Amino acid sequence: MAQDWIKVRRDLHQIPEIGFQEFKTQAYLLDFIKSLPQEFLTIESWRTGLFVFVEGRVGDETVAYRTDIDGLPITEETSFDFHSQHDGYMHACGHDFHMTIALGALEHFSINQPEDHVLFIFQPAEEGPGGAQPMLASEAIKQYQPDWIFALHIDPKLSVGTVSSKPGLLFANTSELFIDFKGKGGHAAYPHETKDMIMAASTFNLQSQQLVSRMRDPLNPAVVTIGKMEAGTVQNIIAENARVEGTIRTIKPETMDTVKSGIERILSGIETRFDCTTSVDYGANYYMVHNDERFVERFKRALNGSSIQYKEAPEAMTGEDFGYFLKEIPGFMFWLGVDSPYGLHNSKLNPNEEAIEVGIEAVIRTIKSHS
Ligand SMILES: CC(=O)N[C@@H](CCC[C@H](N)C(=O)O)C(=O)O
Repeated sequence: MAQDWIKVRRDLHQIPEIGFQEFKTQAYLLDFIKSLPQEFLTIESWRTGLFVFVEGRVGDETVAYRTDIDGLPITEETSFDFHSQHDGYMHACGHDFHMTIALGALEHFSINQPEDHVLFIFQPAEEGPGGAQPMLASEAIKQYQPDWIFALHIDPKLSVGTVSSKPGLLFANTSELFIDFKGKGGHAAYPHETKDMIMAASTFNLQSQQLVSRMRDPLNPAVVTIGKMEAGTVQNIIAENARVEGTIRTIKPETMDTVKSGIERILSGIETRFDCTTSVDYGANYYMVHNDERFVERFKRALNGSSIQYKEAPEAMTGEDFGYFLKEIPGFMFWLGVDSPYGLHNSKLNPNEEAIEVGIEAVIRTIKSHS
């Protein structure tokens, strides 16, 4: 059964959906999986995700392989003839690749029964609000009890044919950040009668950068990024409301609490200075991706005899809720080189499709590997 994996990736690329709205994606995956030989498969839907269990011949252990399935609220700016059909949404983080690779490995094991049991996890909402934690808490996953788990993420900066990983910390702890400012709007010509929330939010944005540069130990990395700001209605009215949205990244879990207290101290100062109110919501928080050395070694051994190159990866300030799986189940995550001139979360992301076959081979080899 020779599938056209590029077609599968392009089909999925056209239907990006955000977290827990992945209805068309789930339907596409289900149709595809039901077209495979069913002898060894058990398929279970979980919200907009799926668990697919492949019964092993011996079944001494169960290995889980996880892919994320959601897209991002980004307007695509590629010239692909298979560009997103969902205006304002795009697979700009490679989850179309991740899903296609999972389907490729699943197809292989639906035909060639694996020695061990394999659980394929199609997880919604990686970009937010986070699908890993509720999936882990579900009754569905408890019946499968994976002994170890792994996942991949595309890397635009790495060449095709190369994968990378490292023992220990791979990705940071993350927290989303949403802040609403409420003051008093009014006529642009009478600023003294108003509480200007554009000034309040701008002051917060500048001061939040000093949290990293002046209030944190330089040897203990952190990032505070404000990615979105909304305020005001028209050019000659002073804004009554403002909202900023961002993300916090830290290497140590406890530094997250320090940064959050710093944000709250800044906000309390802003309330006094601008005579306004603020409210902060930390949205989704992701636990760091911490790889188990034993499984990184196993991965490297699994690639022996293939043409796939392994490189040691640096730590990254990206986040991934796969970290929650690794907190409970030993395993690892790796980067797959896709050599795109544009990076992750970029509206022109253009991963090289030759990497799909590399990813499928790496995943199949890893599942077949022995400790
Ligand atoms: C690999 C990657 O790009 N992951 C995302 C995860 C987002 C987490 C959450 N929504 C946040 O923004 O904190 C990333 O932005 O690193």
